[in-house]
Amino acid sequence: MEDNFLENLVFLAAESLPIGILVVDEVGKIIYLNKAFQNLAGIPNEAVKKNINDVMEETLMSQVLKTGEIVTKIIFTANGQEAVLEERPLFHNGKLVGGISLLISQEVRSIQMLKHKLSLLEQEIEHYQERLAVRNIPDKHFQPFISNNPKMQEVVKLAERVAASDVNILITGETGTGKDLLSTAIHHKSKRANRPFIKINCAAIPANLLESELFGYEGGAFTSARSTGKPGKFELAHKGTIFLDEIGDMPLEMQAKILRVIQEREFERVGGTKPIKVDVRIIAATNRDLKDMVDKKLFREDLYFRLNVVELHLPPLRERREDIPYLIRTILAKLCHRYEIPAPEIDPAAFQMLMNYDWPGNVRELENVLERAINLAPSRYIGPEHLPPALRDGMPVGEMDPKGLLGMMVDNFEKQKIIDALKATGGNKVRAAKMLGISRTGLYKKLRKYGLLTKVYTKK
Ligand SMILES: Nc1ncnc2c1ncn2[C@@H]1O[C@H](COP(=O)(O)OP(=O)(O)OP(=O)(O)O)[C@@H](O)[C@H]1O
Repeated sequence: MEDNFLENLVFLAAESLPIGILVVDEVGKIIYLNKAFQNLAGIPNEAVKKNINDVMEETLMSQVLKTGEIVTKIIFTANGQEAVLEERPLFHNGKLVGGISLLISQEVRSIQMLKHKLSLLEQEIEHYQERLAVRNIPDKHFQPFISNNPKMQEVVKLAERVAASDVNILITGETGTGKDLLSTAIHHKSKRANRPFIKINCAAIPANLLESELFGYEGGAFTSARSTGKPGKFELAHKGTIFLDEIGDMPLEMQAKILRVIQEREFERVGGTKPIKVDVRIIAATNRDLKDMVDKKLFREDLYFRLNVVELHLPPLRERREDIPYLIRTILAKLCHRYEIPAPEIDPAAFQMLMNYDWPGNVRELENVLERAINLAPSRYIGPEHLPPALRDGMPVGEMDPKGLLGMMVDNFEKQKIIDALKATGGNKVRAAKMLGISRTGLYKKLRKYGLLTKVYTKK
């Protein structure tokens, strides 16, 4: 009973396979052939008990039975398609007792090939995931914060330590000190790194729109609302991190709503009644003195303590001047990569000015000053004349402009004329040189001098 059942099961399985199966005994007499073999080879079931050589021209079964070796060849099926015929010996207790022919159609082969390709792709994905994991090594994220300043080093150490936990963080510091950059680094080092990182600048959004931006709205919540409704930033940040920039500018009533999200982990959309559960980590930032705002009742004390579980204070640039050389190098490298130009040299006098300046706009201001300088500097050289007047103030006149103001004006004029000519000719250098009345080699020299060689121009 049991044996019969198993036999029937094996038979059923063989019949339902998309691969043709034919079994012969030790002299080549067909014992069994499944439906797929009958269809593919065009051999009826009546072939059973006949010798395989009598019903199938392409078979090499005699050779298999003689040598005990597997043979494979491509044949054409009954409907003219290519198929693989694989014939194998069957052994029992070490003795050859028969053979099996497998007929695999193109269709099945292509599925197998797809499976193979899929597994290759999976391997490739794995490979890239590993490479990504390497790229995401924690320290890389904090690279912009490499610092020689003890206070800054403390902050970075603390940031790295708390990044992995889920605590809310308050980043304080003057404008342009890198609060946004630090929040991004923390998110990418946290266990939420593969989840959304949603930023919102509370000061940039009008108070009446802030609630729907943060919490979304239901369809028809107000006249101009989309009929389908819209998720807010908190919903979008589910399982990830939300960065509330300029939190000090958040109106008091909105502060109460943020507090509720932190305490109860839920909120309602504008015009909605159904509470929505969220799991978000909050990183807030401000350049205002929140403690003072709390004292003046402009910021909720309870929210302040909820956000300020860990405070990371980024010192202003003037208090860590020792970082300026490193920042100049990294920012110039970034800018030159963007503009596709070689890194310029900095004149010692210009460098001194960069070191002495007070940087009220901090790293952002330094970035702007350097970007302006490489655009003004006609060659691979940044001199005092390429820095804004604010930085040059107080410098003795003689030292101020070693290259000469006239030379700078001439260079700038020449550079502009070359750009105009290239624009007018759609980037055609031969025609541009003609227009300017100089040789092609001369033009190339000047293009190199002004860092214009790799720029693309389209006709005006
Ligand atoms: N350590 C650093 N290394 C390189 N670039 C930096 C560094 N810190 C800040 N920057 C750059 O300075 C600019 C300002 O940084 P960021 O926007 O993070 O400052 P912020 O404190 O958030 O400013 P704000 O308060 O005005 O929003 C950015 O372009 C950033 O890339």
